[in-house]
Amino acid sequence: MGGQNVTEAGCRRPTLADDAVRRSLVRTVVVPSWVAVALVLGADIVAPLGSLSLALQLVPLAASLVVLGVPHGAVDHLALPRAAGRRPGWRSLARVGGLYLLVGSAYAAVWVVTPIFAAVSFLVLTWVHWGQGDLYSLVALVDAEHLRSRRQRALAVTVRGGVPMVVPLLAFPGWYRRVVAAMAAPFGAVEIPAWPFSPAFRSALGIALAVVTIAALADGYRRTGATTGWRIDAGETALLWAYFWTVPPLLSIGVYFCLWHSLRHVGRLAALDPAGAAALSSGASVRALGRVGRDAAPLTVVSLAVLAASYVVVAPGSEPLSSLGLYLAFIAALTLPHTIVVFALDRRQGLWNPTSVGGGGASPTYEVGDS
Ligand SMILES: CC1=C(/C=C/C(C)=C/C=C/C(C)=C/C=O)C(C)(C)CCC1
Ligand SMILES: [Fe+2]
Repeated sequence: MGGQNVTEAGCRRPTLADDAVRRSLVRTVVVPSWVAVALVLGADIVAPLGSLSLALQLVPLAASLVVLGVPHGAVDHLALPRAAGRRPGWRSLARVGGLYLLVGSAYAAVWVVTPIFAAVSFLVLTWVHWGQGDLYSLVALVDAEHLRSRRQRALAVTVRGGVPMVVPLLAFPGWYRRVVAAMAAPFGAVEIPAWPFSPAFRSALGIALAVVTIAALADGYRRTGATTGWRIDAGETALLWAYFWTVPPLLSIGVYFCLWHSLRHVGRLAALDPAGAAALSSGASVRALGRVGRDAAPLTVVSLAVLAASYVVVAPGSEPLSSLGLYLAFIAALTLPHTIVVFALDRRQGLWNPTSVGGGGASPTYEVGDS
């Protein structure tokens, strides 16, 4: 994967400014996310995890309050200045804080006024956001040369975000319905409609996602053949389909959120921090990720205080699913501004401009020969 910058056809390959950082990120965040998901899938095949108690199935989602999940967004104020090669200051904190306050509270208001619409829009938002997270990993970390145009990249976002949001609906409609109802319930939701959970709708959605998945991979294969990047894309996509199809969704979403999406994003942020990038390239990857954790600590504490206050105000029921519903509504209010920041970061790093793509360094930098 690493090292070579020129393809046989003479095109420049996407490569991070510092290839050692990229290789280190592959080892530190990409491979561990495969291992985590494959282990949970393997465990479920050997001994179905659906028989675990609800409390145990909720452990990864509960852990996301303090480990990787909430903290991965609590560094948003540092990301853009660092990507521009500037030292973050009070101005970026005020700007990003203002964005969170404005957009987050507007979305919270939507949640109170129209909870079902809010819950469904959150599923769509997560689709986009988790897809954009994987696009970074594909393009900047694993040399996905087959994603050469904006259209192909948009398709990759559609597939990668679609799998976690759609496949659990195909395989576990009952749980899906319960969780969506729990998300809407704290704000006095009415009845959740039954049609999205019907076999007809689920089959149509599942077939559509399968067709888009195959079309996206086939299109990439036509462009470049089975390069390492294409094989990783195909392998990850197949792994995620199998994982979300098989593992009960509270568990699968919780593990994916912490150890796939958030871990990869924390790696991306570590590479933006000059000292983090230095630590990554010298093999001190735990130190690099630890720095992000330290940077994230203050705003993680602030987020948890706001969440605690919203528990007091909204007072959800005492069952675990009611608490989960409020937690997810709270994450939604954070995810909308977070997605806006990550889009700005994607643009800054050239993810939507395939002819000059920046990777993970403070002065980003690579070029791809477009087709
Ligand atoms: C828990 C759960 C669901 C929804 C989870 C969502 C929507 C999580 C979003 C998390 C985000 C956006 C984190 C930030 O990056 C589903 C799919 C209804 C299936 C049942 C279990
Ligand atoms: Fe995120």
